[in-house]
Amino acid sequence: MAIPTPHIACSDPSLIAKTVLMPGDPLRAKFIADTYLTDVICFTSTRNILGFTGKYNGKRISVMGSGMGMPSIGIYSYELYNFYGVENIIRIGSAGSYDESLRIFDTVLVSSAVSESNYAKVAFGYRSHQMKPSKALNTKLTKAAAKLGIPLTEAAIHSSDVFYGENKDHWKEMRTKYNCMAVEMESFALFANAKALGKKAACLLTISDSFVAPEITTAEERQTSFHNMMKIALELASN
Ligand SMILES: O=P(O)(O)O[C@H]1O[C@H](CO)[C@@H](O)[C@H]1O
Ligand SMILES: O=c1cc[nH]c(=O)[nH]1
Repeated sequence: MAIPTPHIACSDPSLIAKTVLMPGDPLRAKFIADTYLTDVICFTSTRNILGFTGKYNGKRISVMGSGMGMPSIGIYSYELYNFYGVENIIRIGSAGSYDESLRIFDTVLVSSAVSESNYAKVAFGYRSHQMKPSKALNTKLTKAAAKLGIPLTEAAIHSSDVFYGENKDHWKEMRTKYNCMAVEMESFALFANAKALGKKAACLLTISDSFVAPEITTAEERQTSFHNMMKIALELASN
C-alpha cells in the first residue's frame, strides 16, 4: 500500500511529525492544536478524523484523533507508524476508575493494558492478553509530569471492547484478577501495533467517571483536568 493511505488523506509524510498525540475525540485534537500549537496545518480530515501539525516550544508535533475502540486506533496508528514514518504515539484519553484511590480528574500513566480483545492475536499472532507501553516514553512522561508538578499515578488498565454491557460485574473481575485500576478502549491495540512495527507508544488517561464512587464533573472541570495530561504529553514532545 502506498500513501495516501485509505484513512489518512495526506500525500506528504513530511507534514506529519515523528511524535503524534492521539486523543479519541478528533475535536480534542483540534482543541489541542488551537490552544497549544503555533504554525498549525491540518494534514487530514478524512472521515472527520482531524490531524494537525504545529509547533510547541519551537518543536514540531502532530495531534490526531483515533476514534473510539481498538479497530479504529488500530487502523490509524498502523497507518501513521507504517506509512508515514511516525515513531512515537502518545494516546491521551479519558477513563473510568475501578478503584477508590483513583478519583475524578486524576492523571494516569498506563503501565500495561489488559484486554479480552483478540486484536493482537489476529493481527500479529500475539497470544498475551497484556500489552506494554514503551519504557523509554513512560520514563520521559514521568519526568515531564514531575517537572510540571502534576501528580501522576502509574497503573495497569483494562482496554475494553465494550462500553455498554449487561454484565454489570465484569469490571470487578478485571479489578481483582488483573489489578486493573481503570478502563478505556484503545491502549491494547496501540501497544500491539507499536510492538509489531518496532515503534514506541504510551498512554496518559484522565479519570472522567467512576465505577466505585458517585462522582460528577462539570464540563468546565473536565476540560481543565484534561489540560494536565495534554501538558505532560506536550512537554515530552518538546524535549
Ligand atoms: O476519551 P477517549 O480518548 O475517546 O477515550 C475513552 O472515551 C471513549 C468512550 O467514551 C473511548 O474511546 C474510551 O477509550
Ligand atoms: O472507556 C471508558 C472511558 C471512560 N469511562 C468509561 O467508563 N469507559
